[in-house]
Amino acid sequence: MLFKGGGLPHESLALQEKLFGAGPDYNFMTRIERFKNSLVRVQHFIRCCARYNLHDHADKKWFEGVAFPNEVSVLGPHSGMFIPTLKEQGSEEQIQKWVPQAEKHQIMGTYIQTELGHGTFVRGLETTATYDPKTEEFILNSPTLTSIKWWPGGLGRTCNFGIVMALLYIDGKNYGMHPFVVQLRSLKTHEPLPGLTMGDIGPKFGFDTVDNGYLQFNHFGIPRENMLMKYCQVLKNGTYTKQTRNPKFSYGAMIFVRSMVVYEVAGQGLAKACTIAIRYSAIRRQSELKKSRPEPQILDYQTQQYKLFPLLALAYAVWFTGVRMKEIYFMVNNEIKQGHTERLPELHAISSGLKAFTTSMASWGIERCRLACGGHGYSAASGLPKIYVNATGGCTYEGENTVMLLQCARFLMNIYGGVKNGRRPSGSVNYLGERISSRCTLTSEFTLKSLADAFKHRAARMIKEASERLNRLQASGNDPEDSWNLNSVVLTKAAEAHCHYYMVLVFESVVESVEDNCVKDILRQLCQLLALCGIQENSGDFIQDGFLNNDQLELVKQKQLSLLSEIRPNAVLLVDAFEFHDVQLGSILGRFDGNVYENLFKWAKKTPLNKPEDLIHRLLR
Ligand SMILES: CCCCC/C=C\C/C=C\C/C=C\C/C=C\C/C=C\CCCCC(=O)SCCNC(=O)CCNC(=O)[C@H](O)C(C)(C)COP(=O)(O)OP(=O)(O)OC[C@H]1O[C@@H](n2cnc3c(N)ncnc32)[C@H](O)[C@@H]1OP(=O)(O)O
Ligand SMILES: Cc1cc2nc3c(=O)[nH]c(=O)nc-3n(C[C@H](O)[C@H](O)[C@H](O)COP(=O)(O)OP(=O)(O)OC[C@H]3O[C@@H](n4cnc5c(N)ncnc54)[C@H](O)[C@@H]3O)c2cc1C
Repeated sequence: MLFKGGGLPHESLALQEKLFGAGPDYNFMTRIERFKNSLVRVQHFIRCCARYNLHDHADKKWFEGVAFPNEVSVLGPHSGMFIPTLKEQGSEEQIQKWVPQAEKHQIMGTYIQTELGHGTFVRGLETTATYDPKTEEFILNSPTLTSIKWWPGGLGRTCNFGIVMALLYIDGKNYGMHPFVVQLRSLKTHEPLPGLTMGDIGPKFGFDTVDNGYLQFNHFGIPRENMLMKYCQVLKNGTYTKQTRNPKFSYGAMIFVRSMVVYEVAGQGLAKACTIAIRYSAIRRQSELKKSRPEPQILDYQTQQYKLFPLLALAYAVWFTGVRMKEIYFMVNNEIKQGHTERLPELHAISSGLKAFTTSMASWGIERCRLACGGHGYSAASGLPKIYVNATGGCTYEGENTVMLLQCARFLMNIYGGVKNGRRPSGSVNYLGERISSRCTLTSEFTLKSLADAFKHRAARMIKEASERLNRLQASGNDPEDSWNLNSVVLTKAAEAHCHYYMVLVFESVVESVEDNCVKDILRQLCQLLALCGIQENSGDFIQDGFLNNDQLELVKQKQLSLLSEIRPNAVLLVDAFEFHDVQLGSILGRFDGNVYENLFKWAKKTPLNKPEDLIHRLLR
């Protein structure tokens, strides 16, 4: 069981639920129907949680994968952001008050941070929470048009609670961004409470099943006890106290979701797209390879393998990296809870970097899978459009990807600067303290160690050069901020190189840990292909300083091509190993039984445009 861990029993339970397995086809619904259908599923999911005693987050996740295939429901922000923020930032009393209600879904919440005018620049947010010691209330207000909260999932119609990020003001002094628990709607009528103007922000690229919303505060009072007070408190008389704390603790919810997105969004999305494209390529026959011979499966064309097998390797790599990212998150978060905050900057950097790197790669990879399916890939029946719009949202939400790469680069520059001053780095950046060999050890054997070393060399060189370029820009008279901006393209590339190395290293370590020799050999081939494609696609980075020469690049190309043939016999098995049920794929092309054409025909006949009583029919008659 390379992948599933304890998931299967919960998936089977979920699949037994008629409402999840069958029902109306998503592709034939309007946006409102999609939203309503998702709400029906949410309610059924909640009933199932009670019936099957599902309390654990991980167990619920397996269930959700079947209940809400390739879409985010309003439960996403509730269980992924609202509850974790309550738990991480609330005092014991506050946790006791709200978490049980939230876990039983008696209240539904979301995370309300982004505004019309600012998403990225959190310090630029304008919503205010002004403490009034007379009434012992915080008065929430949206002072400008741009301060209207915009985007939070579930805010439009569903949620009756939210955690609002707002600037805390006491006696005219700004204490910065703090989280507040706010009741938004009446628990009886579900109407917005007086003082709040709220609704849905309208149709989007995807996310039809979520009511992303807006919220304007008009001097709206909430009790003093509603500021989350684990790390800082406002006393009745307006005294502000805080434990010795990193002010970035209030950004904790973002780190959590970024850490989860690598596996949940990028890893799952790309693995599903590869499953569909590779299964379909084994069913689809087209053209001639040899005269008068049967048409071959399109998967036998080398060009098709060249499109898909690197993506398959990438899907495995992102999956493994996502699992590792979760482990790191929980490990460092536990350290932080015990007061050891030393690794917070590294956690922030690696979760930001990997979230950006993997969602960008997955988004690009899913689109390539679609193209590899020819005409039928363009049909909604392929399931790929839905997977794509869901996954590509991950490039923007929870920190826009370029911005996240720059956060990662900022940490790398700090570490590299420290190394220059004699400090020893550790964890994911320990290689920056090593002497990096300038001689490439790659031979035609392409050991995983030598491949990982090549990526290490590239990352270390690009980080060094980015740092030196930054210093040069400053030395030539630019201020630090302008120097940063003038260097920012180079910095994002250095961050990508760091994440790329990290991913290759994780894949290598998984291969080394596998005991079954047969599985190990197959995974080694995939890992080699991942690394070789990475070298070829970024060959400039590897030859720029003479690390790799032309002869070696030729070897890289030869090995890449020979790996395609070696992987071909196992390709379908390798996607079957992800063990996605048809319900989770939502694709006729990717059906497990391979019965594609018959089902495409059935599906087309059901499309609403074919209904005889349709207005179009009358207009055309
Ligand atoms: C096995 C069990 C598994 C259980 C899993 C269960 C559940 C999971 C459920 C869900 C999750 C999974 C998947 C999700 C699926 C679907 C998602 C559904 C819906 C989508 C939700 C989307 C929600 C949102 O988008 S919320 C809004 C998010 N907004 C952002 O991300 C804004 C981005 N901007 C920022 O983060 C920052 O403002 C900034 C860009 C970093 C600001 O930069 P700057 O101004 O430079 O920074 P600042 O001055 O504030 O900081 C200086 C200093 O601090 C460091 N820093 C910055 N941020 C952090 C941080 N977060 N932590 C630590 N340190 C930080 C920064 O680097 C600087 O450091 P230094 O000075 O250089 O040392
Ligand atoms: C599907 C979806 C769900 C969401 N859910 C929620 C939610 O539940 N709660 C919530 O609060 N928010 C939510 N958001 C909002 C989301 O978090 C923000 O949209 C996101 O953080 C990006 O911020 P922005 O929109 O301000 O982008 P912008 O910052 O305006 O980005 C536009 C461009 O400017 C560039 N840019 C901006 N700043 C810099 C910089 N410093 N350096 C270089 N380039 C820069 C970016 O790279 C990008 O190319 C959601 C968004 C989406 C799409």
